[in-house]
Amino acid sequence: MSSPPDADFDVKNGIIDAETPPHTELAALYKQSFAYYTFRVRLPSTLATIAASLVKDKDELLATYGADAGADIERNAAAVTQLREDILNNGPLLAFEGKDPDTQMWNAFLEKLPKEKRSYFTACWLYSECYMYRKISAIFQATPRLSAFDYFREQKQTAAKLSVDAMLAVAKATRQNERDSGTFRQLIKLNLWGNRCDLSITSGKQVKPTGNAFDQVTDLEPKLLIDGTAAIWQAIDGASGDGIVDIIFDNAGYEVYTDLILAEYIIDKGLAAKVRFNAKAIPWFISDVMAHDYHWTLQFLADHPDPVLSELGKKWQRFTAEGKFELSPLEQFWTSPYEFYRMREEKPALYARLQEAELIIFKGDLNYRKLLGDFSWPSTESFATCLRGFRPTNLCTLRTVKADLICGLGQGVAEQLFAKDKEWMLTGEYGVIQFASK
Ligand SMILES: O=P(O)(O)OC[C@H]1O[C@](O)(CO)[C@@H](O)[C@@H]1O
Repeated sequence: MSSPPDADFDVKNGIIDAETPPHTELAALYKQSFAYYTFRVRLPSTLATIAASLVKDKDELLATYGADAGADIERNAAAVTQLREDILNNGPLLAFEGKDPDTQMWNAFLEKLPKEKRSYFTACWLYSECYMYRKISAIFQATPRLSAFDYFREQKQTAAKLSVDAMLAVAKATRQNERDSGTFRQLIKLNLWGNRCDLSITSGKQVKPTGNAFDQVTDLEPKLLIDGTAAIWQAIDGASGDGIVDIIFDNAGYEVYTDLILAEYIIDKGLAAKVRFNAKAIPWFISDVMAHDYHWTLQFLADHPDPVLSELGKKWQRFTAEGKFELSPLEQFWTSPYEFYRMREEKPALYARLQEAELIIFKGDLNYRKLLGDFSWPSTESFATCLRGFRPTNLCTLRTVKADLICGLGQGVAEQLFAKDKEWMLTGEYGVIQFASK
């Protein structure tokens, strides 16, 4: 993690050459934080890739969206490039224009931010990073010909295609399994490690899952820092079996495939009658699942020449038609800047809907950041405390560690990991499975 040196930028913007202090909101203001590196390097790179792809794929886009989309393509490439500049200059977080369903929510949120915390580097990292992805969406929404264009679609589909071997191996290994704690816990762990394959940590560079996924679950056991799988099993095994499990999706490609494998097990073994999937309403953190990615994945599998994958795709399509798998209605809260502890007040209807579930499974690093509220908790603080009252029902988080915040570790564990590798929190090498009961 090394950012380009720019003393002028740091002085002009009051950047503090330190790590995030304890008990503080994470922010790019702290030069030795991952947030600073993210805004100086990772996000500008993501934006440059979007602008370059618009230019590169212009002919294809014209063929899909009509010959008169040319001006929109150019305009959007310029606007994305401008957004990159705004970030690199620590520009302000401005109110959104237009009539998108979440404009009011966003503007009300931004209005309440203190003025000195309303720029990319001074705002809480969670707010400014979510703002950037919402801003890209606003650029495209403002051009009617390209408003339905998912500028991350191709990357997500490529990720799925690159994962076929791993998908097939997992499918074959899971066709005959039992309802028992051991199998369930293996599937949860398989699902956790699927979170390694996300495109935003690599600024869009593809990661191909290789090797036998179940062997990896065993090999990776020392990297699993908190294993709450026994408590998750107890919660779900003890439930009536006719309830609901909610999965808050993270990434498309291999990870969503492992989500579906877990969901299939939950249905097949009578652990719940329905699994509801919560997707993103707008293109988000490059590889997050949107509704069209869900349907595309099922169709991609159903059309696959290998009969095992094709049967799986068809089975999951049937589950969807029968309501055993359900895509929840689009919910803007998932693409808002709000931490989850504020859900009950800001989006009571969503909170009430989640209360219907026996278990909620939050996938991935960004959901973890929203559960903990992008805050530098002591690494030994309890998960329950960090949730700040967000307890709609039993919930768990499956997260590979890709950002510099964590809780629930044993005394001295973080210190040992730092002594081994200063950047252990940024690599996705380690994972946590944490559970909180209702
Ligand atoms: O797909 P995930 O696991 O939510 O990860 C999202 C990525 O975005 C970040 O939250 C910030 O860019 C990283 O911490 C993480 O690499």
